[in-house]
Amino acid sequence: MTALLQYHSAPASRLTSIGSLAADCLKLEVATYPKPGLVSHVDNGAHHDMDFALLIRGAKTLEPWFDDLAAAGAAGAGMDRLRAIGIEAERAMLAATGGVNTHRGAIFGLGLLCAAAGFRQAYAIPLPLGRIIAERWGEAILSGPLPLRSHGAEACRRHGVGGARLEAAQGQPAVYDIALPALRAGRAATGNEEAARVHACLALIAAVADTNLLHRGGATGLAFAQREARTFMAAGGVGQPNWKARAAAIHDAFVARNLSPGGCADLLAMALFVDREEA
Ligand SMILES: CC(C)(COP(=O)(O)OP(=O)(O)OC[C@H]1O[C@@H](n2cnc3c(N)ncnc32)[C@H](O)[C@@H]1O)[C@@H](O)C(=O)NCCC(=O)NCCS
Ligand SMILES: Nc1ncnc2c1ncn2[C@@H]1O[C@H](COP(=O)(O)OP(=O)(O)OP(=O)(O)O)[C@@H](O)[C@H]1O
Repeated sequence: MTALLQYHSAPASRLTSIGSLAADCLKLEVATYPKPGLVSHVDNGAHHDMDFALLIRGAKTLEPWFDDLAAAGAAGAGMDRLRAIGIEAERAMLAATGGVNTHRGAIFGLGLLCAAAGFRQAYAIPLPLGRIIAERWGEAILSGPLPLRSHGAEACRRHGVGGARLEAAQGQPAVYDIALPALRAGRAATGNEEAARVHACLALIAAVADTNLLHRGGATGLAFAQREARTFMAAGGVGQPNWKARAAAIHDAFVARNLSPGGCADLLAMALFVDREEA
């Protein structure tokens, strides 16, 4: 519990490097409840191979890799170099978690934001990080190697959606157009940081074609998840008096259907990073 409180109250001054900010954003995402189907400090959601401690371990392991990505961005690296660091980071994550994929999507999305933050600091370019990603690496992201067997690539092929790659190549629109406004609206409505993160998470689920949901539940699973999240948001999100009980009921419904929006969890952590880094 003490460790958890630390994540709720981490002052901006403690966040000394881009890597430590990125790792802290991953920890804050996990320390958020109720997030439908996802792992948190309260329970493991629809996951049988991960818990809060494992996700925190994964996040800590990644901190130096996020710093490497920021340094590579600052040194003007192209996508090939970033991809090589990302693949090494995935290996380090799997070694630290006993082979469990705790952060594959986050290494990619947050890693690109770290590289963009390094580039922006080095060249004092006052552009949003998402635009830097799209302009510097967008084409190479889309034309890069596609894994034949990954869950995300399979869901993209089968359902005709773009997944993590298209989001990144387009400059992370779900982060800028959905999650950040929702984070700020949730703060304004409640003055509570954890509630604001829940608000942003549900706003993301309502709007994003999350390939984790497609992989686990197909088109029906994605439609169910989006309907539940849209109903919650239409009723006021965390602005409604009984928001926590309603979000917990949605969480239970996701767990009962084995649904988990891991991509939206990554996008929430990315929004927290942009919220601090561009402030
Ligand atoms: C592109 C990645 C995410 C692989 O994705 P792939 O489509 O093969 O599917 P996979 O199932 O492995 O992971 C997809 C992950 O994307 C996330 N995600 C799912 N849907 C979405 C979405 N709509 N938007 C954003 N992220 C999403 C989830 O976290 C999911 O776990 C990445 O792991 C990769 O290619 N890594 C190689 C290293 C690299 O390029 N690194 C870049 C520098 S940091
Ligand atoms: N709090 C969280 N809880 C669960 N998943 C998360 C969380 N935060 C981020 N994620 C993302 O979700 C992904 C894991 O999702 P999931 O276990 O559904 O995918 P998978 O490993 O591709 O498939 P499966 O476990 O269904 O075989 C992680 O790689 C990570 O990117």
